Amino acid sequence: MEASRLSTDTTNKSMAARIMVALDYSSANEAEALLASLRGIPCYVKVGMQLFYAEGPKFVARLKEEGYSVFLDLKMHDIPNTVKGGAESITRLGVDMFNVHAAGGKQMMEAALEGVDKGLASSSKRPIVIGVTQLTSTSQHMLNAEIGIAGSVEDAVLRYAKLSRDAGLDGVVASPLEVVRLKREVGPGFVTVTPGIRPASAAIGDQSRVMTPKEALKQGTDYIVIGRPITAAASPREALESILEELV
Ligand SMILES: O=C(O)c1cc(=O)[nH]c(=O)n1[C@@H]1O[C@H](COP(=O)(O)O)[C@@H](O)[C@H]1O
Repeated sequence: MEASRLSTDTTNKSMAARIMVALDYSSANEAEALLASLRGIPCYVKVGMQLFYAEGPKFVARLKEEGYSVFLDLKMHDIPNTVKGGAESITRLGVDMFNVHAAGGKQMMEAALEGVDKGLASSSKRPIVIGVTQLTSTSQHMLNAEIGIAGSVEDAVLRYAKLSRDAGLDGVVASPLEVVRLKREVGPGFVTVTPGIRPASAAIGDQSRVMTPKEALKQGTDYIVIGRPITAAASPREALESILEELV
């Protein structure tokens, strides 16, 4: 009984480390309240534009001091020199992962890696750098009719993923729907970070290419990103625990 409980706990912990909780809040207080409610569950945390623009690097530093693995999701997309400078500053924050838009091109992504090299102190760990392919809110119709890219979403994702790999990035952000092809055609070790995660009962909202947590992990993705299904729940802890239970 105790042994099986122990192994479930261990599995839960290793599953939790593959869940990135999106701290999409406008204040440190709200983010900290969420983290307090999730205390003891060793999930990754994602700081995006809303929280970073409100609270800045100090909040990221605090998360690192508290021992969290941090994905800084600022989706940089600019000329190579500017992205290089941004990547240097981000690397100095000591985050574990950050992203750039693959649509910025190979030279821009290479510049991001140069920025990482400049920002790395001798003792610090190199962050994982990933390219955003096609946002999970992008549908087939939007891709073709609004963004002006012909062909399937999956092919567009694959093309940006290969460009990201050729630039030297460690992986990509994509939807779980593309993971099998990404792992097969870009490489099994190429990291996949997949938002667009919706438990069966959750509202899809502005997402377009979605999958349940369990199905997403079955595709072989490395990390799933979950925001509102946890943060907007009456009890975020219960929401995360029920997702974890579904995964084991
Ligand atoms: O880079 C991201 O994290 C990201 C890329 C993408 O294609 N789609 C996407 O939803 N995200 C982020 O993942 C999170 C998803 O949040 P929910 O839709 O609330 O689960 C948000 O913080 C988004 O900014």
